[in-house]
Amino acid sequence: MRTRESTTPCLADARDDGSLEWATRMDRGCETREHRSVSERRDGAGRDQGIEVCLMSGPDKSEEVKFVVPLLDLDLNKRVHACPWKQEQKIFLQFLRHDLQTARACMEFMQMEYLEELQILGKHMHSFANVASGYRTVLDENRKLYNQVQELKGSIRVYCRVRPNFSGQSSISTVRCIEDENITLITSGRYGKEGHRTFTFSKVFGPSASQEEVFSDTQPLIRSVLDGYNVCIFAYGQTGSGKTYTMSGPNILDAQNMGVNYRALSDLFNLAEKRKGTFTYEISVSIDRTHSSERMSRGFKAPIARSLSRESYSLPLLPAVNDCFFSSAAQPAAAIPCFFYSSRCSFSCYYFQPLLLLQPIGFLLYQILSSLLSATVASCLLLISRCCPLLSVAPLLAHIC
Ligand SMILES: Nc1ncnc2c1ncn2[C@@H]1O[C@H](COP(=O)(O)OP(=O)(O)OP(=O)(O)O)[C@@H](O)[C@H]1O
Repeated sequence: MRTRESTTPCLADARDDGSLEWATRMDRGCETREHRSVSERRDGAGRDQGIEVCLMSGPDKSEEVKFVVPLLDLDLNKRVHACPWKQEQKIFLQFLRHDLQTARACMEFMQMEYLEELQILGKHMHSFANVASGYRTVLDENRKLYNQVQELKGSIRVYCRVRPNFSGQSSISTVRCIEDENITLITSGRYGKEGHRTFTFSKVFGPSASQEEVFSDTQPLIRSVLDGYNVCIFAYGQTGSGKTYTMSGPNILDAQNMGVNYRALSDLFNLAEKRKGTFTYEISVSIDRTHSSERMSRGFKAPIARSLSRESYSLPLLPAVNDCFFSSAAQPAAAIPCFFYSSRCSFSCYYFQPLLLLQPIGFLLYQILSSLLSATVASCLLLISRCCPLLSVAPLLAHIC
């Protein structure tokens, strides 16, 4: 309003000079300046409100305000004394600057912390690497000791398993007594007299022995496969003596009655999985079908393969799969009998009828075994050997004799 009042005399003077046009132009100029002033004031009020909002959050930044105020540029404030809101803006700017400095200091601190933690992590990694190499050494020693124990216990083991009587079968048994390692059989002596004969094995399993018990004794030797040993396992016995049951299990399989083959497979795969970080194993399975003379078994000569061709055999019909690589125990579950190869080592399982052993193994072994088995059809032998190729039976014979 004051501006308007101050401009009115000028207009009057202009009118007095008679220059109406000039007066009109001046009038318009004044109006424009007045509008500009009003809008500047409005802007100023807006900024004031903004600064008030900023200052309202001041109490929680009291420390910062104390720090900022001495830094105010007083010269600038003098120059802008006509616009007090600019001083407020200056404070606001100082706040921002201080925040920026704090953030930068925080960043530097975090960076230092990060570097320190990185160094600690490096030290931990180093000690982990040391522990890992120590673990590997201990593992190697452990494996050596384990295998030494197995050797001391005997690399060749022969187990005898007596199956239970079938329902409806006579309860008269030729087995007189079973002890831990001995089995005493009733034999027919001279002049019709009853005689006894005792045989000693690594262990004798009675009719009540579970599949788990039989496997637990063979397991340590089978595990040697993964440490570079060759392992061969075979079941020997007359028809119906329980070879298939011991090696595979009954027709309807469940976890409880699975035989040595299935258990050995899953044990080997489990162990290979556990040692995954330390060793890499390649496991392959090859199956040799010895039914109907369709193919020869690995390691056998043609005549023997022919002698296996008896239709009456209940050997499982197996797909002709050879040297297939498997990554889990489930895949070769149906592939029995089978050979396992781990690197250059193998684990072989075979079943034999006594007669079939005549040619590959020799008459001597047949006589020894059949003298036992002729007394009873209800027991089979489980022969397990380490570092012994299937047909080098000399150590087996020595053991049995
Ligand atoms: N320990 C056992 N417990 C229960 N049943 C058994 C046991 N051993 C064998 N059997 C049963 O006896 C029968 C004959 O066993 P199995 O088929 O294993 O004999 P085998 O020696 O393999 O005979 P073959 O040489 O004719 O094939 C099967 O019905 C099997 O389930």
